[in-house]
Amino acid sequence: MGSQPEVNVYSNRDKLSSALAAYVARRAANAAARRGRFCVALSGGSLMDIIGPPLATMPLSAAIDWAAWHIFWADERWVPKDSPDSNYHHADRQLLTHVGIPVEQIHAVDDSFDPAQTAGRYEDVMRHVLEPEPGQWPRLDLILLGIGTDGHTASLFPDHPALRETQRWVVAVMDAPKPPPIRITMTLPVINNAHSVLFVAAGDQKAQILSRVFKPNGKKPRLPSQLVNPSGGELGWFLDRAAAADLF
Ligand SMILES: O=C1O[C@H](COP(=O)(O)O)[C@@H](O)[C@H](O)[C@H]1O
Repeated sequence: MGSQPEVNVYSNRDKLSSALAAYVARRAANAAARRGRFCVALSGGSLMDIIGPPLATMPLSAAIDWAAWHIFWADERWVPKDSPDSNYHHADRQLLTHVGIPVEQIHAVDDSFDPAQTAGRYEDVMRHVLEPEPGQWPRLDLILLGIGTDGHTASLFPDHPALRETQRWVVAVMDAPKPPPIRITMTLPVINNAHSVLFVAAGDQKAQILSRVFKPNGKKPRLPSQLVNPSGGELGWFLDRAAAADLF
């Protein structure tokens, strides 16, 4: 079991954005100092609108050693890379085109195969870059997650069999209840093996699900976001006041 999560609440979305970006920049510098690089997995949805602009503009953009960054995706939708639904597209528009991360360190999901093969190949990419010991799970420095109003995170949806995956690092989801239906997602063992996992949520539409996540009323944790609990790492939440309205 990991330690208690750290919950950070900011008065509005702009303050959340700047604090989150500054925090990620510090984690990146620490990881680069300790391990020579910073391996981070991004999500889609609102995350990149929140974190992209403050990372990609001065003063942070000039203070970050972008050459140390390796970018992965916690999940990707099965759509063309230039689709507005693509998580890669979102990250590219909000961050990647504006900063100097070497292109070979941007590990986008290669969708030239079928979804199951694509998931397997993404596992190979992770194995090649992250080089875990044989039989070990890969260990990312940071995984940035969002949370859907149904409690899903990455492309792990409530009650979906992908939540019970214990062998594979990345799986294809062929029947996501939220469009687009086909997706590729990292699995819980990978997420829970990261050095650090941060959930990011803003806006009053997230208040109800956050209340369910934080106040389970004695029920067993079942929502995907409740199953995120890095065993040897840290878990944090970055919220704005509207999202956290029902928590305190
Ligand atoms: O479908 C997805 O949704 C979640 C949550 O998105 P948000 O817009 O409600 O923040 C996102 O984290 C995930 O990457 C994405 O594929």
